[in-house]
Amino acid sequence: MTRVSVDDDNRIAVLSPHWKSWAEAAIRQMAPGWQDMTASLGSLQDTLAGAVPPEDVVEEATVLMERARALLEPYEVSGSEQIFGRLLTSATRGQTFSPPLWVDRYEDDELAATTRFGRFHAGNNGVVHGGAIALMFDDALGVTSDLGGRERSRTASLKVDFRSLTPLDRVLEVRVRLTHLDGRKRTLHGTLSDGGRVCAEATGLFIELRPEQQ
Ligand SMILES: CCCCCCCCCCCCCCCC(=O)SCCNC(=O)CCNC(=O)[C@H](O)C(C)(C)COP(=O)(O)OP(=O)(O)OC[C@H]1O[C@@H](n2cnc3c(N)ncnc32)[C@H](O)[C@@H]1OP(=O)(O)O
Repeated sequence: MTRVSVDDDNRIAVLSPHWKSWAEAAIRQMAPGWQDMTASLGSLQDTLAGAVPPEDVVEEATVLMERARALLEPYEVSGSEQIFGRLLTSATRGQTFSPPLWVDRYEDDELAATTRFGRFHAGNNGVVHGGAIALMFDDALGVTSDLGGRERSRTASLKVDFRSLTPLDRVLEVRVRLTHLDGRKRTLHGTLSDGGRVCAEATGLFIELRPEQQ
């Protein structure tokens, strides 16, 4: 397997031409502090989800958040121009919706990475919400589906088996393999583990897009 690290240019070198130009267009538009800004938003989401502040703090935090929203609003662009989620060289992709994926190694048909879920992705009982786990798998399997210069694909089906509770605030291992290739159909299998314990497994069917579907 090839070793890569976060924000390593090697990571963009493995992208198919579509993903490469999609990511590069976003990187060209990005102000220098973008990654710090989205990291702050991620921390804010985790901190807010885990806090029980008094009334004055709620009021002040609301004013500050509204101020940030109003600052950004005049710069709204169309979906095809946005930066959020398009920084494929970064573990977070410059977004806070899905958890980060720190890629350790990859081959054309395999990915080894780590992830971590914060309080924002908590369900009940202080563990990770199942929907957040499915979200992480969709990303991890989707990335692996399009490795090796393969054409762009889209999730047709994603099945998740929850094997044991997934802890918050821990670095967890993600392994994905492309297990079957049949024309435009790609089947991928992924696991999410905490040490040796499997927390969840996923099987996904990704379909290579026809030119008119791009
Ligand atoms: C190191 C770093 C590298 C990074 C590198 C890349 C970076 C990358 C980052 C982004 C990573 C994000 C990853 C998120 C990805 C989404 O979340 S995508 C959003 C969610 N998905 C959707 O919205 C899809 C909606 N559905 C569709 O658009 C269409 O149904 C599809 C999936 C394109 C398929 O439609 P179609 O092309 O018309 O396919 P169709 O001809 O009907 O079927 C083709 C074959 O698939 C089968 N099939 C289709 N659907 C199904 C199904 N649900 N179940 C079973 N079989 C099915 C058909 O039976 C058929 O089989 P055959 O007859 O050929 O044997």
